[in-house]
Amino acid sequence: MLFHVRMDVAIPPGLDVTDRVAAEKARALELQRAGVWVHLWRIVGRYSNFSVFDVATNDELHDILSTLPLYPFMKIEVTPLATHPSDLAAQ
Ligand SMILES: O=C(O)CC1=CCC(=O)O1
Repeated sequence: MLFHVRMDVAIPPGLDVTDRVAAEKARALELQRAGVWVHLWRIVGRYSNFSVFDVATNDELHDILSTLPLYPFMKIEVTPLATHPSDLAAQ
């Protein structure tokens, strides 16, 4: 199941999150290498990203997102994706 996910990060001013950001990157790379986090794009001009996740269940996605190191500082919006009948790949 594919999910479009928008993550907006807001770090409280003055908080040192250097280690957390490094841990977030390590986890993101791990999930990308596992084929779970299939797209990761920066939203221009924002501390935000658009991502696509490929997971088996809603619960799996929730577990992944809620254990990200930056999760306490994120606003997350999830959109489930379905196949579009005019998608070339679906012909
Ligand atoms: O910078 C972000 O958008 C938050 C984030 C997700 C994966 C990562 O390495 O940083």
